[in-house]
Amino acid sequence: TGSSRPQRMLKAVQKNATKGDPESVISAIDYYCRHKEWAMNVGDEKGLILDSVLTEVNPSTALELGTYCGYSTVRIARLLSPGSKLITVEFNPAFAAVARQIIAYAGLQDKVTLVEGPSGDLIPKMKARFGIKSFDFVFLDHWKDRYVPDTKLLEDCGLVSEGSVLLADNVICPGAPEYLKYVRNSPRYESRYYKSNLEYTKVEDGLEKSVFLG
Ligand SMILES: O=C(NCCO)c1cc(-c2ccc(F)cc2)cc(O)c1O
Ligand SMILES: [Mg+2]
Repeated sequence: TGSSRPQRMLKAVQKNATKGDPESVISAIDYYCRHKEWAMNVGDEKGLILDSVLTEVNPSTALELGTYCGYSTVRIARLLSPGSKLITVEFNPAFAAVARQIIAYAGLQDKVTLVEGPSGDLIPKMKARFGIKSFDFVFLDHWKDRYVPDTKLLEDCGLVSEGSVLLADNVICPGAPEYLKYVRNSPRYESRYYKSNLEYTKVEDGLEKSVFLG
């Protein structure tokens, strides 16, 4: 049997990036996915929006739902202040195995805790397992039909507080219509849409930033 797309992406990082240099890891993945083989990373265009929102929030504790190969994990972790932490959740063990290696190659393993399993089961255990009071920043990039249930779970578990920022990928493509309705109609969120394009394509996509009002 042959290699998988995530394994080929890892090979491209090991071949073209410099160990311990997150920028070179990001560039190597973007080059590979734009010129060799498309993959569902948030990508360079939406990645700049992610960078700017992250820099504005400057979170002490951040959560990512949907690690995939760790591209956005590296984008987020490279911008965290010293002592800040990122927890990233991945359901698919094969994705998680590649992500661990890409995060380590970037030298960011000390800032990142990758947890394998279903987000719906793991979110209620976050406080006990990791001593999290609440997340300042949440990047939603996992199964699109999990955005609403997991947002409700974060609220019910007291894992978001006044000022917490949720940033959701793919609200147009593949789309998360129920999530857009939820955050845009709820009095508990102040939402804004950042128009962009689906990673490495000219197809429209965007990020929705929602501030929890408490
Ligand atoms: O399913 C996604 N993520 C959760 C699984 O890890 C996902 C899918 C796509 C995508 C795929 C196929 C297509 F034709 C268009 C978009 C894009 C993304 O950014 C994504 O995050
Ligand atoms: Mg995505």
